[in-house]
Amino acid sequence: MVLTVAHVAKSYGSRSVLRDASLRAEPGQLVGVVGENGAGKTTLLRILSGDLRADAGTVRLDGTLGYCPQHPVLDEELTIRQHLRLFQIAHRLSRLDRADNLLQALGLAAYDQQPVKTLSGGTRQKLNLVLALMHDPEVLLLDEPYQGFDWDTYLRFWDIAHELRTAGRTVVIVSHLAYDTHRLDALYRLSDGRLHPVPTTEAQR
Ligand SMILES: Nc1ncnc2c1ncn2[C@@H]1O[C@H](COP(=O)(O)OP(=O)(O)OP(=O)(O)O)[C@@H](O)[C@H]1O
Repeated sequence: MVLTVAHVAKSYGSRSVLRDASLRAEPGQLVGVVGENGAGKTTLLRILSGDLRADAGTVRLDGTLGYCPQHPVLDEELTIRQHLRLFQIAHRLSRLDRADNLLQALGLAAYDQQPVKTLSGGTRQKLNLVLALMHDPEVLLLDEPYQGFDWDTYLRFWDIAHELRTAGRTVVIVSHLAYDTHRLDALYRLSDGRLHPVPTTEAQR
């Protein structure tokens, strides 16, 4: 088991967001977490990524991590290429082959030399995703990863997700939309601060 979340609780002041959230994910699994706006999905992913501390419960995550936050953390003045170079240094990558392949797959290559401030919302989100994937991490936490994507890019996203699955990576995808759940190995609905397993076949209906 590469990711184990047990009895996680989190409150913001008197507002209890997570009460008893538990989840398990294995290598080669695509796991979806759905829930209404404000259900606590981002809070959960921030806890899993180590960005936020839980009040109670345990998180065990083995392996390298790729985190695609809901809101891209990009430098407006830097180009796509400069972002890749920055993350190359941070991840100590000798090459950018994988990043370049991802740029191609998501149709970003043409914007390579453009500063982020000139990019559309969907294009920024694509860069956000490339930055999370470029070091080929073992565990991926993706918060609304296809937000703002056009249909073709949305389908490409799922191609990439399935490649990750085949390569034995563990992918957790958070979304407020519960469609295309047949593409997932497991699905949880976050409500009342708990993660309720949903049969993926049932969720298709
Ligand atoms: N830093 C914070 N301080 C106080 N309250 C917060 C903070 N972050 C989130 N909340 C509150 O916690 C609740 C859950 O927020 P969260 O962003 O985790 O939900 P979400 O399921 O990701 O929502 P969405 O689908 O709208 O992105 C919301 O009521 C939100 O207002």
